[in-house]
Amino acid sequence: MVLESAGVSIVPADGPTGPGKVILRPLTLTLSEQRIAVIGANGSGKSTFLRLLNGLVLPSSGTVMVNGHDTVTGGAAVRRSVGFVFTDPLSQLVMPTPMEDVELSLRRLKLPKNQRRSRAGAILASYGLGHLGENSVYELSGGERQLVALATVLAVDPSILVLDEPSTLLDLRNTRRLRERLSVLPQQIIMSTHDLSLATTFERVLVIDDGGVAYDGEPAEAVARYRALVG
Ligand SMILES: Nc1ncnc2c1ncn2[C@@H]1O[C@H](COP(=O)(O)OP(=O)(O)OP(=O)(O)O)[C@@H](O)[C@H]1O
Repeated sequence: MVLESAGVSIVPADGPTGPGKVILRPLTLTLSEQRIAVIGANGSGKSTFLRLLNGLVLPSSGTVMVNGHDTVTGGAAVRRSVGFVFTDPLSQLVMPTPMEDVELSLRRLKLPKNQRRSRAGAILASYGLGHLGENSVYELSGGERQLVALATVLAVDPSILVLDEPSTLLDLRNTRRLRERLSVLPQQIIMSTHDLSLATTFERVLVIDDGGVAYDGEPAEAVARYRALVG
C-alpha cells in the first residue's frame, strides 16, 4: 500500500471557497509490514488516516494506491482488498441477526443462497458464535458484536484488515480474545489503538500528531515519542 503526498482537507459545504481545514497533512508512505499500529491523541487524525486506506476518505491531493488500485478511480477493487472494522460494531452490523449480516457480506461472492447460509453458519461457528446466529444483534454483548463484525469483514477474505480502535468498547477478557484472534490472522493488519502495550507487539508504529506523522518506526521508540508528546 502506497500513499503519495496524500493529504486530506475538508471544505465546508456552505463555507467560503478556499483550501479548507487541513485534517491530515500530505504524507508519503509505503505500508508493507504485516503488523502496523497507529497511535496518537484524540482528534490527531488516526481515523482519517485509516479511512484513506480503503477509500472511505479520499485524498484532496496525491494518490493512495492499494495493491495497484487507486482509491479514487478503483474504489470497488480497493474495498474488495481492504476490510475495515469500526470502533463501534453497531455502525457496521446493519442486519437484524449475525447470520444475516455474514450472509450479506458473502453476497459479494455470488454463491447460491443455501450455500451462503451454510457458509455463514460455519464462519460464525469458527468464531464460537454459532449459537448466537439467530439472535438479535442488539441482544449481543459488546465483545460478541465486535467478533461478529470481524467475522463479517473476514468472511470475504480481504488481503488487508484495517481496524479503527477495535478494543475501545471491550473489557479486558474480550480485548484479550480479540488480540489472540488478530494475532493468528494471515492478513496484513493496520490498526489504530490507545492500547500502548498492544502497539508495542506490532512491527511498525506510526505516531499521528496534529494531522501529521510525528514518528514512524520502531514500536518502543514510537510509544516513548507519543508519551513525550502528550506530556
Ligand atoms: N468530515 C469532517 N469534517 C470536519 N472535520 C473533520 C471531519 N472528519 C474529521 N474531522 C476532524 O479532523 C480531526 C481528526 O479526526 P480523526 O477522527 O481522524 O481523529 P482521531 O485521531 O481518530 O481521534 P479519536 O482518537 O478521538 O478517534 C478532528 O479534529 C476532527 O474533528
